[in-house]
Amino acid sequence: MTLISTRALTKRFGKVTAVEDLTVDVAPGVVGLVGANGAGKSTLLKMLLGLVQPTSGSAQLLDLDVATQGTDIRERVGYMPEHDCLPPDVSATEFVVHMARMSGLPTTAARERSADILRHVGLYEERYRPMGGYSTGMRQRVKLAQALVHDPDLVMLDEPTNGLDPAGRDDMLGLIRRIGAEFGISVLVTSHLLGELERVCESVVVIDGGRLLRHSSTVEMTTETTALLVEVDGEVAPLAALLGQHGVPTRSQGRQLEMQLDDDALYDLVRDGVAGLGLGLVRIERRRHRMSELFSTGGGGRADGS
Ligand SMILES: Nc1ncnc2c1ncn2[C@@H]1O[C@H](COP(=O)(O)OP(=O)(O)OP(=O)(O)O)[C@@H](O)[C@H]1O
Repeated sequence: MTLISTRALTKRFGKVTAVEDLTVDVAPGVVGLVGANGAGKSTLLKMLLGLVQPTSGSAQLLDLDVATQGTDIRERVGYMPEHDCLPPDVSATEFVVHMARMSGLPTTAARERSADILRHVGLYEERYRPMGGYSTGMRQRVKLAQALVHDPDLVMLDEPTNGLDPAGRDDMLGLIRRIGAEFGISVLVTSHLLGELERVCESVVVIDGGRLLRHSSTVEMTTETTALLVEVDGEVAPLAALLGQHGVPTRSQGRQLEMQLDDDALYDLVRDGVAGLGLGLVRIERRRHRMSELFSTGGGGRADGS
């Protein structure tokens, strides 16, 4: 079974392209989806859930078609939304039992299962209190519990560590790792921080501006790789587009482009591209670093050295 399979998946909202020409195949397991704010993560999740229709292209989740089998998908998937969605005057127990019953469990089973799940996510006596008085960490746990209560094959967690302090983040990441290991459920978790996903995910999909930047196992991600840094004396966007057409993802910063160097033929491609676009080549150099540094978001200034 493939967990996620997309082909040229694209979503536009008017002039904004949230997801662009995304083609990726992801195996089951704990999978990270990384991108800066606005990179298109939430839109991708909603398309995979069958809640938002793609503008073009296709996608399958758990081998089900998102365009036509959204209901089947949502029966087998749990979803933890990014934003707060908990009624303040209801207790965690009442809420999770309600969500379990909504997904079709009979009353007794819903109660038992809710108690188990709430304990599993680390909510004990406080689960009987109204959620309005909960900390962010407690609310995130309730959101996680409601995503798991109907025993899905996959849970999608949208920015589950958002708003948590470092200790809260560690707890949440530990929980995510345990969901994968102990329940045997696949997890798709989003974050704008690659570093924290590396710790819990078996593979990571990186998107930038709605486009696929990289999909690889976290083992590969943390190995040293060679990158090529190219600086030109004009606009880098046409060069990035040209390299993209040749299957080379890039990351731009000002007049610089960074890309992974797997093959020395890339030098020729860059030189020909720069010349063809009438640009001047200011600098082309190779450097070694970890994938996670190459794709760390919002780094700023790093490329200015030397
Ligand atoms: N319903 C919508 N209507 C118009 N534009 C939208 C809509 N939903 C998303 N967008 C735009 O699409 C782009 C991608 O948004 P998306 O929420 O998918 O990103 P994200 O990576 O999840 O970011 P964040 O972590 O900030 O939620 C953004 O530019 C956003 O403004």
